[in-house]
Amino acid sequence: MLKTIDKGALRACLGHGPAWAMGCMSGTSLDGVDAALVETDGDVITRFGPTTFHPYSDAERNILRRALGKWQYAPEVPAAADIVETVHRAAITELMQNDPAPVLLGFHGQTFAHDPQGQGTHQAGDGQALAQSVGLPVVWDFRSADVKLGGEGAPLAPFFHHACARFIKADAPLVFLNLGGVGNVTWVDPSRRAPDAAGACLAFDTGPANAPMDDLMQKRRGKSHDEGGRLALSGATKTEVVDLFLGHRYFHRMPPKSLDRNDFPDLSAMVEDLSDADALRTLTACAAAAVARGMEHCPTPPARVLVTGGGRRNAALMAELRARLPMPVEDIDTTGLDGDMLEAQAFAYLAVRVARGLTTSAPTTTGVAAAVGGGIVSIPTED
Ligand SMILES: Nc1ncnc2c1ncn2[C@@H]1O[C@H](COP(=O)(O)OP(=O)(O)OP(=O)(O)O)[C@@H](O)[C@H]1O
Ligand SMILES: CC(=O)N[C@H]1[C@@H]2OC[C@@H](O2)[C@@H](O)[C@@H]1O[C@H](C)C(=O)O
Repeated sequence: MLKTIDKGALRACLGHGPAWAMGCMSGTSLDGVDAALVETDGDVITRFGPTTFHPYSDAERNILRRALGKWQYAPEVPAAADIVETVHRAAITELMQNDPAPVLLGFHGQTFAHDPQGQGTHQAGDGQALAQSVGLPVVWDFRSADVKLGGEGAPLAPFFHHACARFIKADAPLVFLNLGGVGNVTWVDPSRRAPDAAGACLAFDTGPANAPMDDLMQKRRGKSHDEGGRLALSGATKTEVVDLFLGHRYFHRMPPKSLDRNDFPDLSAMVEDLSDADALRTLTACAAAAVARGMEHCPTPPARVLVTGGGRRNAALMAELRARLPMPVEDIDTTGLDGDMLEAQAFAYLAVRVARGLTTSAPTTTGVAAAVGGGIVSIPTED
């Protein structure tokens, strides 16, 4: 028997000081599962703990790809959700063998479909079953409550970015730029103490980032990505494609706003006639141009842009960004944060916020009507 407990009871279990939580994330690039430990009271990050990454095999990734864009009852989903849960269990079990021991797990699951103004948002993976199998309370389904209140349900990392800005003692507004399958930014004013205070954060998805490049590499070369951006670096940008891309209605919407992985289905056709290198370089320029366009929404110019996510390892993408942005664009690892693990850490941090009855999104991060705490909390039971 599994049961869902109320958040008040879990708060009592957690006590009042900082606690170690584990967070898990399977992102839109479908590369695998990140898991990481964070010690926090849901406000301040006190320490970062061990991390791990469990990749999906090629066969698993193919099954996951077939479930992209699918809703809960589609026939492609059960097998894909099973893979998501199995690989998460392996990552979680590995980290649970180390010290420190987490008291709580934040489980994002795998987004298969995201249509906040229409059918909702779908993250596969059953948090109740996971709680039972790993023997830890699990916070999951982070996005639905925000969507139900009229929000985008994404991005949710911004409150964690705000805490990271305080952790690295930033003293001026700065931007966190995540370059995963999709790109997203959080502008943070660290002088505002609470992340849900007016003027503390502005967040939104910038546009497609690595996903179109990965899809092209998969289709034309049978590879998961363009290592280091090397092939893109040898190509040339077709600027007409970038101009056409920037004409998409998404770029005329005011933030907050969010995207599904495959929301730009025409982009691959726009580079179809180009050589592999030129097509990749052009998709790289599109991703960077989308970020530059998004940066125009920042309330004040940020002192620096800290780049997180796998795209920071793509030299062509970093060069395109630096050519388009006037402020320093830095790999976030130079601050001591871990750019491969930020999203997993975010869901550890958010899990503690949920357990403590704190908010996880606000009108300036998702467009939700009022700041809201999302997430379902499930605990394992004896029987
Ligand atoms: N060494 C590398 N060279 C080039 N690109 C890389 C490298 N390492 C990772 N990437 C790119 O980063 C992607 C993975 O990034 P990341 O793990 O941040 O994405 P994600 O978390 O799955 O996506 P999202 O943030 O949209 O949910 C890969 O699919 C690849 O395109
Ligand atoms: C619906 C969904 O899963 N969105 C992801 C996706 O991947 C990047 C970007 O689009 C971001 O909005 C979000 O993930 C991060 C973890 C977030 O919620 O902050």
